[in-house]
Amino acid sequence: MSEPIRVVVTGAAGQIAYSLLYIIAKGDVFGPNQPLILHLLDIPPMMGVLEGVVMELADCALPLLHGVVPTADPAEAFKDVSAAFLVGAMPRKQGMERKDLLSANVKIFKVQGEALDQHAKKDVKVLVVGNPANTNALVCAKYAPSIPKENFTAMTRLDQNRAQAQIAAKTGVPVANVSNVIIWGNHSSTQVPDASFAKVVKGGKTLSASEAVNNDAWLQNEFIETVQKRGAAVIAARKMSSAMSAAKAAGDHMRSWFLGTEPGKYVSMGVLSDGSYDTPKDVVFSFPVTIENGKWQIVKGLQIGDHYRQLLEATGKELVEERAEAFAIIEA
Ligand SMILES: NC(=O)C1=CN([C@@H]2O[C@H](COP(=O)(O)OP(=O)(O)OC[C@H]3O[C@@H](n4cnc5c(N)ncnc54)[C@H](O)[C@@H]3O)[C@@H](O)[C@H]2O)C=CC1
Ligand SMILES: O=C([O-])CC(=O)C(=O)O
Repeated sequence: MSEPIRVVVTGAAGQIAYSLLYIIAKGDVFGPNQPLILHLLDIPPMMGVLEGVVMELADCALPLLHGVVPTADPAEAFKDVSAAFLVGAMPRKQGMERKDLLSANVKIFKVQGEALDQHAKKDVKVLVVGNPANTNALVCAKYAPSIPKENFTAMTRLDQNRAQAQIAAKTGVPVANVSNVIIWGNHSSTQVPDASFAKVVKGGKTLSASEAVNNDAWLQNEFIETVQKRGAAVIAARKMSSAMSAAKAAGDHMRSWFLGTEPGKYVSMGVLSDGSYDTPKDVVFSFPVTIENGKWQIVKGLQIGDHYRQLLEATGKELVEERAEAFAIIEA
């Protein structure tokens, strides 16, 4: 068994963390042979609640969990961590867009970028979940100049999982039979769920999503809209934002990053754009990526249809606007 790694979860007393901590601590993310020490960061008024979470983690009696460090101090939370799940931020309520959270949340990611810069391992892998996730990840990276920019990512895996589930339901196959659905752009209602390159295994044959669904109008309209608005639909029903599915997606994202993607398959992650597919550079844009030895690479050379090209442009424009707004708030 290897040495334990240190993993931080921020917003550790919150909803998403309540599901995520168990997923991490039981070995679903870093593998069944990787012990860990969990660092749990929240704000001072939540320390009592956090104490209860620590009790429950102990009561789970999980063999891989070698220690727990609950704290309200970012310096202690980020000390020597190899992986960071940045969940702690305000969630949206009904009627809000995720970017309405910019003014409340963006400063958190400046402070945490600085703390990561000073205290984390230089090869730390950072996943930003707190909304607006793409722009928060950009801010975090900017304030952690000693850590490579490619180590900062934003979560669009929940959108990918939602998209996969929609196609599985439509084609009557288990969700594991659907792969390579792409989420382009921002984790917002302008995101572009794209099934043009997706595969569906049905009746022993591998089909394109278009063949399997046999309804391109659905794939280009209703499917896209359902995934774009799924977060809002959950809020309308639950009166709180997605938590169990967000935790599962955060675990999936980090697991793919640490353990790699399967041959021929890709996943979507918000990463710093290099301008691929004519997207704006220097925003955190969700692309399809393959991952090997802990390094992601954008899948290149996909032929994007006109319908999707226009949508990519709109989501890129929104990210450029969010970037300007975020830095105006921070610098004010
Ligand atoms: N990228 C994605 O796909 C998704 C993102 N989200 C976002 O994740 C975030 C968290 O959601 P929930 O867990 O449901 O919210 P929650 O309100 O249940 O928990 C958030 C926790 O963060 C803590 N927190 C606030 N400021 C902090 C700081 N500076 N440092 C450390 N902790 C801090 C709060 O005290 C609270 O315990 C929200 O911004 C939400 O919009 C939610 C679902 C999916
Ligand atoms: O919609 C929200 O505000 C929470 C979220 O990011 C999601 O469920 O995808």
